[in-house]
Amino acid sequence: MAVYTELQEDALRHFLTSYDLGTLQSYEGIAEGIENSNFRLTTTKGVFILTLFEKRMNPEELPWFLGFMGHLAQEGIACPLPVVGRDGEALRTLAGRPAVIVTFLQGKSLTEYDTSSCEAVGRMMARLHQVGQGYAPMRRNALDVLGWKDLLERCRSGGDPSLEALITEAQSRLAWLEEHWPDEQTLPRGPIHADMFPDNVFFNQSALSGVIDFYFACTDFLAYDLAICLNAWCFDQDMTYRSEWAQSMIKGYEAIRPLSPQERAFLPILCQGAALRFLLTRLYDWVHTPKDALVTRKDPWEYQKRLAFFAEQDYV
Ligand SMILES: Nc1ncnc2c1ncn2[C@@H]1O[C@H](COP(=O)(O)OP(=O)(O)O)[C@@H](O)[C@H]1O
Ligand SMILES: N[C@@H](CCOP(=O)(O)O)C(=O)O
Repeated sequence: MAVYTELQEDALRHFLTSYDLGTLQSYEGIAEGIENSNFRLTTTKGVFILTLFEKRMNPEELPWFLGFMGHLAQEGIACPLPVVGRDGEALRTLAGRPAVIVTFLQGKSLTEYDTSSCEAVGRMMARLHQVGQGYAPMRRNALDVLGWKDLLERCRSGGDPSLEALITEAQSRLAWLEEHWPDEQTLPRGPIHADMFPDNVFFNQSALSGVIDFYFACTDFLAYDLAICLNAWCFDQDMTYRSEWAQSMIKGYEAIRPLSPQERAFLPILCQGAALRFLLTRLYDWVHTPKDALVTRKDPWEYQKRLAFFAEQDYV
């Protein structure tokens, strides 16, 4: 489910008159995704993605995201390019929501991967970090250590013992991370994707063909982005850490942008932070999403296991 807002054909046809995208041939809602409403549009000029931004998105932040995607696409990263209308604007309003059309990327996300897909993700991420350095505007990561604390304070177990145990564990992991998290000046920073999960990376056959979903992107430690990917890509279905996948991802990354000794040293801590970040957003949604909502809640315990794993390692 990710069509929260209904879209009337007449309104869409009228909307498209602001663009040079030809005539609408068909459109359909896209089931995948959880944050916003997405539609696949086919016009006489090709296929495009229309996103209507839902309530969780602060419209004032949209220019930062669209500017970042535009910058990366111009620099050769295979990511969606926001399409501008005849007035030069990419961001407008449709069905009462902020709306944007972006280019369609070929390919599919992988359900099974291996060392070579992990290496490809590492390379692409390092290139993204390199060219991202040319994008000057900053966006604070709302899901940083302070943001984690705020999320956790707003989670209640409601008397459920398994949630109670998870919340207690998260509190003690957070307290540890608050003490050990690197200061801003310690590691190289810049714009990062911050949600480069397998569902956001497309492959055509075995070649990486694109990366989507930049709406958690922000300015943070570059190596933290890698730590997010090590969490998201390098565990089996049964939560076994696949060190050969992780080593391939790091190798791919370092083929383009070698990590500094400090980034290497902090990687295990950054991995713990990344695990806690996804544990907490999932926990928050678990607690706050009504049980009859159409959205499938993601499992926070998967990230409890990853966090426990990384907490036991002093290397990655
Ligand atoms: N530029 C794009 N090209 C091709 N497919 C896309 C593109 N953007 C989104 N999609 C499709 O829409 C789905 C949901 O997009 P996503 O950005 O993950 O949504 P959300 O932010 O709501 O989670 C993706 O899984 C993919 O199938
Ligand atoms: N990757 C996050 C959830 C964000 O969902 P997305 O569909 O916007 O990528 C998680 O797995 O918790």
